[in-house]
Amino acid sequence: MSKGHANNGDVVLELKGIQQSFAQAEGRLEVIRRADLTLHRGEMVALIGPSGSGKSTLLHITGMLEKAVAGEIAIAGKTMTALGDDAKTAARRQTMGFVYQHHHLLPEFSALENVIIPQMIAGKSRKEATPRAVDLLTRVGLGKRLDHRPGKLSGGEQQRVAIARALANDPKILLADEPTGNLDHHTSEEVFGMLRHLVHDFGVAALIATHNLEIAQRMDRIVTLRDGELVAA
Ligand SMILES: Nc1ncnc2c1ncn2[C@@H]1O[C@H](COP(=O)(O)OP(=O)(O)OP(=O)(O)O)[C@@H](O)[C@H]1O
Repeated sequence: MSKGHANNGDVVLELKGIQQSFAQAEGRLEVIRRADLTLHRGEMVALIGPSGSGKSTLLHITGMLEKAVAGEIAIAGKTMTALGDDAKTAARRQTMGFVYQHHHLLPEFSALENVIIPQMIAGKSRKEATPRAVDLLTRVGLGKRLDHRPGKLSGGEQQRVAIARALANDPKILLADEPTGNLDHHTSEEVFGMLRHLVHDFGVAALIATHNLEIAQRMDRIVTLRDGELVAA
């Protein structure tokens, strides 16, 4: 999706009035005072802000891995806030994919198995899961490395497997925390280019925290966490 073309039917995710604070010896640390965000289908949004501004915290809250002290999350118009933990886990598994700075691949399993396993956890048989895993790994340029274990792949290749894995269950939402943070400039460019293609091809809504402003500027939109507020950049 290009800038400004979204309509309400395309809304995949909404954050409304999110606040987060943590108890500390000297009182509460207010990390997020107000975050409102609407993500649309096929849209790639960069989340930037200084170190410690709350980017990872906001991604954890969005992924329902951490509970905010206030605010609402809605996925495709359905409010998640009141759901119990099991329902949140099910919603997360059905709708979200995650990419982190470190790949977190299973070291004892091949690239192919790393993309098959999340689909099996979601209920597919190995046979049903294999074609999508092969397709995703081929799309990220690893069609000839299916049987390699993570330790035999370069950092960029490992991150490409992590991207394929994040998309394994056909998520509506992709959350990424510094996906190119461990990579050199050239590899970052390559991995980001691949990620951008996939987000647009699959119509995923992506929220991507990054310190890399060059990469942020190539996304559809930038939002910044500044003094606890999420603002358009
Ligand atoms: N569970 C927690 N308990 C206490 N403080 C926390 C907790 N989680 C995060 N914080 C604090 O919240 C602030 C924001 O952290 P966060 O990791 O979200 O920032 P960030 O913008 O992602 O930083 P970076 O760019 O360095 O990764 C930090 O001061 C951090 O120490």
